[in-house]
Amino acid sequence: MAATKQSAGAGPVPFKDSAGAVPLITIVPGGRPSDPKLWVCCYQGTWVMAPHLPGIVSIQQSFAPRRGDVVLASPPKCGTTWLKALAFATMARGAYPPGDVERHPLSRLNPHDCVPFMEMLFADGSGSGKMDALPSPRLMATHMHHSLLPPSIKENAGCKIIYICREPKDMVVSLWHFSRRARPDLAFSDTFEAACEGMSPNGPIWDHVLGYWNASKANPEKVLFLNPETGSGSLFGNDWYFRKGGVGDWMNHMTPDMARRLDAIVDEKLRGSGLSFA
Ligand SMILES: Nc1ncnc2c1ncn2[C@@H]1O[C@H](COP(=O)(O)OS(=O)(=O)O)[C@@H](OP(=O)(O)O)[C@H]1O
Repeated sequence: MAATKQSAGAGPVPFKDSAGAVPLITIVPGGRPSDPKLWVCCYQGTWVMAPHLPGIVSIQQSFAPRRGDVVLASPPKCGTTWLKALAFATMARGAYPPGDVERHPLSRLNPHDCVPFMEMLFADGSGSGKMDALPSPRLMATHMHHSLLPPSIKENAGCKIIYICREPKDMVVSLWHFSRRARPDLAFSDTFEAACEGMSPNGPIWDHVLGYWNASKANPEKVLFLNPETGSGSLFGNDWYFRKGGVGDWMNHMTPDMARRLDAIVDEKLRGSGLSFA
């Protein structure tokens, strides 16, 4: 697989990492993190987390949606954990009534353990079997771009998608805090520069958002695009997923020039779509 770098201004250009396929999750000077779960690679024009790639390919080849399936879709660091908890509590309401706090799975489990990422479920080739074993209605999640979803998902009217995204500047700040768990020396400017070039996990962020936005406009019965203002098998520790969840934290990390630059990129990419984070 050839690695390419997605430029915000121009089309894809060759990525110059000598090893080719696995540039860094956050483009850290001084080399890639030793932990491969932190690598990302380019796949079909999107940046995917390296551990997710086998699962994505497997989903594209073999996922069989059912009527009643609900897929929670999001870019990373945009409220996935919150939406998983909310959707799980809603869909499991019969088995676990809200008053039964002690017995409720969310009392002891991370939402990521209650609602699997499809990419992880399918990673070892056993995903189809695991999904088939689940009773309907099934609830699952994905960070995949809409363009990566197989036609089986896109064309099955009974399989619904709920999408959540977030102000891109807050997403970038959240991503930096998350990445610093693995690389405490990571400079914010590295995460920022990479994101401006589209190189965030599951980036470019604007393509991710636009894919689901356009799908929602074309078929609102199938794709529920939550109002951006709503936005606030796990690979990482529980406390990596809960920080502030605030809106506007970017002001504590970006200079006005940085904010204007990312705003301009996002505005240009979303122009004409009817979607805005302003
Ligand atoms: N329950 C709840 N309520 C409000 N906000 C919450 C909640 N759970 C997670 N968060 C905040 O969401 C940010 C993490 O995003 P994700 O959950 O999408 O992360 S991940 O993609 O699943 O890794 C991260 O945002 P930041 O605080 O800005 O870093 C989390 O704090």
